[in-house]
Amino acid sequence: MMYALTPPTRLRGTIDLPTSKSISNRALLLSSLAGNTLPLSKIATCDDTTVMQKALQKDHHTIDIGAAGTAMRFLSAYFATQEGVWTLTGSARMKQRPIRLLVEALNAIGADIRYLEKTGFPPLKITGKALQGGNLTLEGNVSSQFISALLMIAPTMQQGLSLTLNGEIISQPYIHMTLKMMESFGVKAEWETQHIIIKPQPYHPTSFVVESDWSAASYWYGMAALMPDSDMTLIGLQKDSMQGDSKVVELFQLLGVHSEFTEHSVHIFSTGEKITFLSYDFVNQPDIAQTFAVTCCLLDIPFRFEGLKSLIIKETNRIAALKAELLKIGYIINDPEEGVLEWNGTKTSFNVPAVIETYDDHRMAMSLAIAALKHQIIIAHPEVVSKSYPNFWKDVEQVGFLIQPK
Ligand SMILES: O=C(O)C1=C[C@@H](OP(=O)(O)O)[C@@H](O)[C@H](O)C1
Ligand SMILES: C=C(OP(=O)(O)O)C(=O)O
Repeated sequence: MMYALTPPTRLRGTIDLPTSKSISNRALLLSSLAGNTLPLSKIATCDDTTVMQKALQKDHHTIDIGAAGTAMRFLSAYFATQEGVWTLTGSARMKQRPIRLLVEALNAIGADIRYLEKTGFPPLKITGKALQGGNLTLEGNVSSQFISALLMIAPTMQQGLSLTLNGEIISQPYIHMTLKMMESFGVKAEWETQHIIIKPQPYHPTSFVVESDWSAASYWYGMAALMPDSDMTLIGLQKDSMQGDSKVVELFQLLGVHSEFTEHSVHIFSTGEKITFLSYDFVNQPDIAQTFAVTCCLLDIPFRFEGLKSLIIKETNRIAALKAELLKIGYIINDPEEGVLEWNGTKTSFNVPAVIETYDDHRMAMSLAIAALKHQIIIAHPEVVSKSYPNFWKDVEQVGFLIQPK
């Protein structure tokens, strides 16, 4: 399927955002470890949380987590502690996303995990049992999901966990999110610079309410930055959020979008006042880098983005995908070194309508949709948004776009 997008002349509307899949998948796992006796509210309804919910029912021993990185990593640790033999598999892309560091770490503290195909990658055969725990050292620069996975099972292990992180620790807000949510479920941790200690202790059931998703909010901010007369309300966002991607408020202020918080929503509108160059290190907010690359090009704001090394191993190689798709609408962006993306303002001619490929990556579809405000584009495989935001296109229509399926 393909969607041809025709923009409205101004953006107006109230968007009922999806809730965060990151928070949801942690809440589901933690609630399960706490005995599932109290209800969770506002669990996100999307592909990544559906697979997590199904897996935690434990009524199948072969589990296909599709494209959900959180589910793959968190469940590898979880099933290592659950009696039985489990197979964890996923999409073709998931079989290319690394998991070696996590598997080696779990095996070092007593787990029995083997590779069923390629060494270092899913699918995994996990023989679950009670784990010893103890001391572990892990590189912090591949995926914070490995760290979150180990932390969540840590209090259930006989010796708990004393985790030393080597080198740079990427995506740190997600580790804080994990520890903060563990605290809500009654578990205390100590984190000092490169060292996290969790003693053996019980999880306590709690009723937990999931926040709306700041990563999803970024696409609406991008659109507001592009349309001078925009005025939108995004429901369910909190200013004081545990999501690192709430950084969009500050960053989009630089691109001419002002945010005003009410108790249960944020009202965003264009100010027209923007900077002329954006330099930012996305190491703590990798999921919003695509939104900013697309928005800056469309606003004619050259940029230098750093901290993007992890983008290569996400749903697709996001660096390559961004370069290819932005070129289709005339923007020549470069990656002069690993983890860096730059645009110096160079443009070239292109054919319209441009057909934008989405590479099985929800964020390619949603970030490039912003480009429809300036260029004639068609989005290929728009259904990929179901990974985190199944209602995205309904919301796009709601703010005034015309969507024609092709
Ligand atoms: O823990 C999480 O919920 C996530 C951590 C990040 O991954 P990395 O730690 O691999 O960067 C992020 O990109 C992903 O969307 C969700
Ligand atoms: C990278 C992402 O997800 P995951 O790693 O959980 O598949 C994402 O949603 O951008």
